Amino acid sequence: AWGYAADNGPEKWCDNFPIANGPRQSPIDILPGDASFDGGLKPLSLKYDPSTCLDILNNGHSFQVTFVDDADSSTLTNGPITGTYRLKQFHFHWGASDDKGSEHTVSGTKYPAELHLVHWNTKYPSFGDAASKPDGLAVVGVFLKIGDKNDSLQKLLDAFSGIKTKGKQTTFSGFDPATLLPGCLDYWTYDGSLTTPPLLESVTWIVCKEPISVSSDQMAKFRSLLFSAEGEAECCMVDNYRPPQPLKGRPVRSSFK
Ligand SMILES: NS(=O)(=O)c1ccc(O)c(NC(=O)NCCCCO)c1
Ligand SMILES: [Zn+2]
Repeated sequence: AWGYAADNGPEKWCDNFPIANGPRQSPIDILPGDASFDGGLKPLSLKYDPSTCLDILNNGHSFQVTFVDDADSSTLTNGPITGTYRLKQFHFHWGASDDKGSEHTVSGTKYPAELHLVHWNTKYPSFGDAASKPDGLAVVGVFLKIGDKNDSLQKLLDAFSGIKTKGKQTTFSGFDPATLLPGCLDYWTYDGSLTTPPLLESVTWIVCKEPISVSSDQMAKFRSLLFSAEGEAECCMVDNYRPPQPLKGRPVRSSFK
């Protein structure tokens, strides 16, 4: 099965997922000087209902917080998209040390981690169906930068004792994902893909320019999770990021000057 090690990591994914070398793969290195400001881009409308928060899970690739998505309770509208996209889950990617970990980079700069808020287009019946459509998904990416302790993030870290190994999940309720958003919602946007297998080219990426803070001690806590299941040889969950992929002529637009 795919992973992030030398024998099953990003350089090997094309063996089972040939779309890995496709025309709209993610992540990318964002070059602000090459992005074009688009005055037609609307501000993001992110409306989240904490009561739709369901559980927190170690899926063997990251940890994710999953939401009830059978109604328009937690949605993304406006921004670069048309229609209504429902929040399905959010998760993170991070490094073995504070000098790497994000999937998108900015002029080659790697952040220690990156948050992905995953939404699906309600013109389709489900997330799974939407994931196979070119306009099916919209993922909001937020960079994490070393600084002050992040109290909202701490609520997630405090739940880690129940999800240390692959496949473990615990109930997790009342969390408001809006508390993980930066104050300024300026963004870059481009057409891309899932950054993990099956690497489907169905994502409108919306990457926030402003990072949120995380302390170095909090980053160390991320690294206490395991890729491995209970009873298996322990393998720390670190470096679960795909490196930037070729832009292949895609335009990157900015919502800001
Ligand atoms: N990083 S991403 O582009 O925001 C992203 C958003 C939603 C996703 O569904 C995936 N990938 C995925 O689900 N792969 C199937 C097995 C995962 C573990 O169950 C990646
Ligand atoms: Zn992701």
